[in-house]
Amino acid sequence: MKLQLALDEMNLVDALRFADKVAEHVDIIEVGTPFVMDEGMRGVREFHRFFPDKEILADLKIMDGGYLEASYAYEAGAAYATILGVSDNLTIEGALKAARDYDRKLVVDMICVENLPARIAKMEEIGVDILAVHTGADQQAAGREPIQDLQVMTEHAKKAQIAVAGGINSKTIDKYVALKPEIIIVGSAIGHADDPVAEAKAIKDAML
Ligand SMILES: O=C(CO)[C@H](O)[C@H](O)COP(=O)(O)O
Repeated sequence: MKLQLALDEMNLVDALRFADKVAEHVDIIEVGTPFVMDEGMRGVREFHRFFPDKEILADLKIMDGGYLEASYAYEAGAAYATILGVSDNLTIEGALKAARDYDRKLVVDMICVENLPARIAKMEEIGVDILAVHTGADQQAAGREPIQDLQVMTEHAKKAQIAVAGGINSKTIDKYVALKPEIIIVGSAIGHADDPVAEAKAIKDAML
């Protein structure tokens, strides 16, 4: 089980310094969507350069132009790029072709997918690598969490690896670990912690 650290709100220099502090407890470093909007692929390139032993994920949340946009992430050194599950199937097939051409992985973010079982089946038919259950920041602010969607995902996904994100922290980690996703994604709990190293360690220790 891998811990993915999501870096969403920092500038490049602060994010590199922050990641360096917690890196020993983290398997995948996510260059988050706001970060990518702010820095572009420079953020992905710099993280790949500074952390050659970590896998880098570019959280592009692609919605169109699947092949081209995913290629930007893989060219920059990302091991993973993300695409939205609500995208057209053609867009997902294009991004998956880029993943195959670069020998990297495609993560389908299932945020706002209404019929999860049907979309999971279609994504597996297309052959995507990883399906990510995701309760977004705005949904979290309305009191939602990803545990029920993760239960649906674990019941229906037959081939794809499973990731989960959405406000997970050291107090809630155990119920997510119990459902055995391959990847647990944590952003604000580590990023906003008084002691980020202790929070990252507590979360990673719960996964071992
Ligand atoms: O993709 C994201 C927001 O769109 C976040 O990176 C992801 O949800 C993890 O952050 P948090 O743990 O704060 O929810």
